[in-house]
Amino acid sequence: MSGRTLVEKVWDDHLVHRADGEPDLLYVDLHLVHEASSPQAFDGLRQTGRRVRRPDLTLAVEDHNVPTDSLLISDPMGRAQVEQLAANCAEHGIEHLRHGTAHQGVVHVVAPELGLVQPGMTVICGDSHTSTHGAFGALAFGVGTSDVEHVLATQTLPMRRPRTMAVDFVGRPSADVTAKDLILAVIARIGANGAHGHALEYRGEAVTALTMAGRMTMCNMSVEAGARVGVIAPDETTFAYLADRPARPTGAAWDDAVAWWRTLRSDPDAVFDRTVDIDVTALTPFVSWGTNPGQSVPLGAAVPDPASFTDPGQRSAAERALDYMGLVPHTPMRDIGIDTVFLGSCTNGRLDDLRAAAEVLRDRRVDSRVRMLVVPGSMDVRRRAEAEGLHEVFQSAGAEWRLSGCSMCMGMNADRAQGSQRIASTSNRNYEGRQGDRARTHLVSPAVAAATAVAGRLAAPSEL
Ligand SMILES: CC(C)[C@H](C(=O)O)[C@@H](O)C(=O)O
Ligand code: SF4
Repeated sequence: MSGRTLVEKVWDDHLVHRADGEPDLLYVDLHLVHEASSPQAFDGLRQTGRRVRRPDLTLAVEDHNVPTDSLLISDPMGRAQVEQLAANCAEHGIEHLRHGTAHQGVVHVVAPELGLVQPGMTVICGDSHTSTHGAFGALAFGVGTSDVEHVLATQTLPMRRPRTMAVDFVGRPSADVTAKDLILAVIARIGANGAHGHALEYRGEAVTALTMAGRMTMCNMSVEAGARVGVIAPDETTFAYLADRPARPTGAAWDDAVAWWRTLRSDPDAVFDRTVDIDVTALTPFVSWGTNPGQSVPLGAAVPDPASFTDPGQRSAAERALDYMGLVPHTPMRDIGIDTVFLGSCTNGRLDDLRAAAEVLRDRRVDSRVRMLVVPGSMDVRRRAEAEGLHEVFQSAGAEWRLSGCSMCMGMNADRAQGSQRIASTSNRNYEGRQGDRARTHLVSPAVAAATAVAGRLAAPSEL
């Protein structure tokens, strides 16, 4: 028998029930909840007279609807969702991090920073970017609202085992290539649906060299390649990140945990259903030009000509995307003017991301035609950034320093783009209407976002 992949190991460890022709039933170690995907799940519990099985393994956070410039939600629908979450958590005894309190933030930023996400766990949330937590070697899935109800009621989830796909990064990238560029390059290569039905495992020197923030950026966007899961084997970087987090195991339990975590890697003879090699030695910063994250190119390239796609589906998708984006084929990406820059989200709203952007903005000014929003991924990130003086760098450059939340990542709150504004955004989705009704999104790394804010057009720090 051949060895097992990391995903298979964690899966097998959580198997509660298996029967032919049925999905496996998995035990859930951590259930994250937010206001946008949980109301019907709690309603379902009420209608059937059931309680939350393990409130102690459940954490709720307000993030999608909260404003980032005040504590008052002006939109009645958004306010109702947030109040409903508060009532549901009070009724079921679930810990709930409220807007404006010390540990609030985007759910996928908050849970890891509290140390709640650990290697070898199963983590579920009614949110597609739950894949983020695979950065710790956890098996983390986004699920729909009916599955949220199932997990609330039983702490288990029926799941079909995904196929496995290894993404092997070959070589060392140059210093200006970040985790965001690596993952955009992967998605551009395999397509926005290229990993459908698979769990991704990212491997290679370029991955082990990443900080936990970079690994989370990478795993976060697994879902943008069509995979619900993306994992990275835990290592010394993972253990060091967890070592001083509030929810970590302590004393002898820490030593035991680390000894077990070290076994959580794909066996050398494990067989993946698919393997993709990505040579990173020649990579440069990536930006998106279209309306799905796979429609991305190096910043030094030009807007592609739809005629260059041999696949008819890709060609018509490119035509539609260029029409929506208001772009003309062969325009150099660097010539595309930008009027809004959004630095934040569960993809790139962590302290490392803010540091990278601040380094570029120090002693520089945001172009007068550009509005830049800096939205820390959590209040904890905000506090730490302020302790380092990063907020002063952003503010003296002319950027807005905000409270934490999903913000402009997904126009579900007051931070929405107006009309067909063009945004350089460190978030993960560039769908039509994502950041505002007709908003045009270009996905970028934090460093490119900051350089773009200064230049007023898509730019890399090396050009300033
Ligand atoms: C609203 C929520 C369910 C959604 C998700 O599933 O990811 C959102 O967070 C997103 O990023 O599109
Ligand atoms: S920051 Fe964006 S991607 Fe992340 S959970 Fe919020 S809306 Fe979804």
